[in-house]
Amino acid sequence: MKVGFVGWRGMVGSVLMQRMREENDFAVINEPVFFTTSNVGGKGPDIGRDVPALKDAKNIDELKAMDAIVTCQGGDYTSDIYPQLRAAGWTGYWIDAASTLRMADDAVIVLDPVNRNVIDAALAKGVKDYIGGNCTNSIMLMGMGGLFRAGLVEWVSSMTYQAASGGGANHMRELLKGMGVVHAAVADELATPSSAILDIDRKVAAAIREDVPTEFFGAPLAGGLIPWIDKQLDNGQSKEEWKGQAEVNKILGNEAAIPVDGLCVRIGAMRCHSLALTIKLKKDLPLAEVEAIIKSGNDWVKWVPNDREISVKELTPAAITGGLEVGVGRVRKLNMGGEYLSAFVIGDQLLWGAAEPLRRMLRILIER
Ligand SMILES: NC(=O)C1=CN([C@@H]2O[C@H](COP(=O)(O)OP(=O)(O)OC[C@H]3O[C@@H](n4cnc5c(N)ncnc54)[C@H](OP(=O)(O)O)[C@@H]3O)[C@@H](O)[C@H]2O)C=CC1
Ligand SMILES: N[C@@H](CC(=O)OP(=O)(O)O)C(=O)O
Repeated sequence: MKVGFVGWRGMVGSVLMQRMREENDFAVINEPVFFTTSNVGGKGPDIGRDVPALKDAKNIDELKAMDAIVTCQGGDYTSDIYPQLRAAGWTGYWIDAASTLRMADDAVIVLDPVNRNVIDAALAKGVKDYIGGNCTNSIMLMGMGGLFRAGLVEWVSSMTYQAASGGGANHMRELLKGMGVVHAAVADELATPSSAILDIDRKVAAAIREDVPTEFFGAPLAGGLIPWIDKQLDNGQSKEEWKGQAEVNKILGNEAAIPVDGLCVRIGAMRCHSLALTIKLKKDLPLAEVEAIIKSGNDWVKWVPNDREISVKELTPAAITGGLEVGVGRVRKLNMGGEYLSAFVIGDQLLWGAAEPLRRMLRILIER
């Protein structure tokens, strides 16, 4: 197979390359071809063997020669190039991290540990477009897929805590710069144990209001949070909130939509997204049964017992970041009644939230 890679040096693309090297995926790709929008003729990534010089990611003829294209280049690139390629008669497989095509009728949102049946049915039907899901939704389904698969979920309210990486590399840098600004504002006082905490607090508040950089997030994130992610819709939802119900039901291939809604909030974590869920079950099940069903979801569910000491150690960005495990904990029945469940789900949004479903989809294509 001739596989073209576009967007491989961006943040999602770099994580994809890293994972493909770790899993030795390049060994099963006859001809990997790397494209660029900025450095035609330059050197491709290190994949353990020679690769041709970088090709022009906007050259439709070069792209047309590929059996499959994997792109992490972004939505603008997809909007520009994908229609041109199809109009030129290209019938290859398009695997994409961007949201542009997700809700298209003839596209599948890929998350194979959860919807391998949907993917296989689409492949059999000749569907050619396979798109990675929104990071928050993919993480929620990797954690709670077992309950959905068992048909037990009546609705989900999802309150999210989303990391800076969801915005891209520049957003991560801005968060870190902001943390530095906040610290610098009170470095002397912190070095002096006798300094008054209210003086420190006043200086920190002023630094957050006036000095923390806001170029990329549009508001100070260091030492704070931002209660809005993505565009504003007419119904009052943010676009990120809208994606919840739309994508979750599409991923699962549901005929009747399960309501999913809540608020999406940006917090100062680097690359772990978390969700605090309220789930209405269709019936009142014993907690032990709920636990068994959640654990059976897939091999990456990391069950964390609802215990203080274990939760604060295991169910945090510090514990989860950089790995494929999706933490699921704080599962208990709520005061509202036996069908009402709480859960906290946390995952690395650059792995299951972005690169990993694409990597695995490519592998499915190659091995079929
Ligand atoms: N960030 C996320 O969490 C998620 C992102 N996605 C989607 O993935 C797509 C890509 O996102 P992301 O990887 O964050 O985007 P990036 O901005 O990190 O990378 C996109 C492209 O920007 C170019 N680029 C310009 N300057 C640099 C630089 N200094 N370092 C690296 N690349 C640079 C590269 O193209 P070139 O080499 O051609 O110059 C690169 O492929 C988006 O559509 C996004 O919606 C999907 C799920 C999650
Ligand atoms: N919007 C997500 C990241 C992302 O890229 O989402 P999508 O692929 O749905 O545009 C976030 O900011 O955390």
